[in-house]
Amino acid sequence: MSSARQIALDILIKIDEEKGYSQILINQALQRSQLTDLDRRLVTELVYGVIQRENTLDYLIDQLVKKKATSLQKWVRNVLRLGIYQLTYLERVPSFAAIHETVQLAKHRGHRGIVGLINGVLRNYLRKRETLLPTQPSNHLEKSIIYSQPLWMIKRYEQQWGAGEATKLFAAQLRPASTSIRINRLKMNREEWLNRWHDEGTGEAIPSAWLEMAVRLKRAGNVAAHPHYSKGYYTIQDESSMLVSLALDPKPNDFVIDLCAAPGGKTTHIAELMHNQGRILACDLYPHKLQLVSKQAERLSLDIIQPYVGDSRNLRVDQLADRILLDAPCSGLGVIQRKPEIKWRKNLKDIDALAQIQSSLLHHAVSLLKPGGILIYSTCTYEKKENQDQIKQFLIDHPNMESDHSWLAKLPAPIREQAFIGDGWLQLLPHHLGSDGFFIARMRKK
Ligand SMILES: C[S@@+](CC[C@H](N)C(=O)[O-])C[C@H]1O[C@@H](n2cnc3c(N)ncnc32)[C@H](O)[C@@H]1O
Repeated sequence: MSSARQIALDILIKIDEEKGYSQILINQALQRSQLTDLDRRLVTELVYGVIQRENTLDYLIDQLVKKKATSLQKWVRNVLRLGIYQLTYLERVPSFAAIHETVQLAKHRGHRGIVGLINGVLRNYLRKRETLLPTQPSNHLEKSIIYSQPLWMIKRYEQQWGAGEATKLFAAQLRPASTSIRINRLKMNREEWLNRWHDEGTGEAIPSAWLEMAVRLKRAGNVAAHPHYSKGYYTIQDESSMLVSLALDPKPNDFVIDLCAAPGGKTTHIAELMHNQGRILACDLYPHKLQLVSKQAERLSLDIIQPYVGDSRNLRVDQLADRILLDAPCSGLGVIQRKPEIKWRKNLKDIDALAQIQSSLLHHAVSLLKPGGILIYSTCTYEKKENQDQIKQFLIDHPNMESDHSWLAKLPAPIREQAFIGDGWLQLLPHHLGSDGFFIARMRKK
């Protein structure tokens, strides 16, 4: 049976070699494994931690081995990252255990020379570690080492958000993401659910301070495997993400189009807010992804969601929509805590390409909306080109659309106090309320 560290190493090598996704690979590996809850948490922490801290770890490795970290064999590099990560950030693991376990990993894969090298590097690190990192990062390069970010992101987001705000943002991205759920209030109210959860002693559940359907969970284990989940009592969803459907404010019997619906977190929330009355057209490019929406709808006992497979830019409808949600494909920088590899894979070219798709989706949305109808544009990023600049240009190009401020004044106080708020839009950064980074703009057709 593989140990937690072996599983973590296998996943890290797959991410490095095959450009796999951490969330998917961790879920697959944990489903196959027989690990205890504690060891499952260790796998998750090691994989996320090592990817998040990649720049810092490689900088340290570069100072300890003659070759640069990037020129080492990929598995050797990942064993060293894993070892140094444990020695630096996992206080509960004693140093001798971290070194011993890492050397064992190396023994499974490599010859004696490599094992000796890994052992030597880790022991050398223990001796020198106080002296290896810049203590007060003062320039972009040092910040990219300490906050483990690509240099271009440090420069770009300091320029966009100011150095103080950007530093808080980079620091927040290194912390583990919170786990939130949305109670399906068509089945049960939050109080009732909290009482059940506490009676069952499953884990710590804290009602959200700013959203009445949300609960934050701590140490709850695999919440998608809990019977409450299969019974449709809740959906795993971040609080910022819930805010999107609340901004849409759908009413029972509305006709709503969700232009980018899969996997369906927001579509199902919209259906719950409509009391499962009316009609929702849920569109997505990929049939396998739309199947997830149908599966979620069934689990939550929602039957007003109608799937449409295809490019939403070609969608034609026989009835104009009361409300449209465009939760657009985006660079995802606001969810780096959940998908840390985004940091190392996205670049400015991707952002430009995404901005074009977003712009054409927005343009088409107008033709599907009733006069007086509401359009919500949202992304899980904090890149201005995809957000504020996108909306500004859209309103210039579409004089029949106007920004709608009415929803901002009704937001709960903690959001209004923390988020950046502008002309009908809101930008939440991960450090504002400890949620994902999201941009939400509300517009109305004149
Ligand atoms: C940000 S995700 C949507 C998340 C979803 N709203 C939720 O809350 O679960 C964007 C989705 O847009 C889909 N997509 C991308 N381009 C599209 C297009 N041109 N037409 C329809 N769907 C598209 C992707 O397949 C992806 O599932």
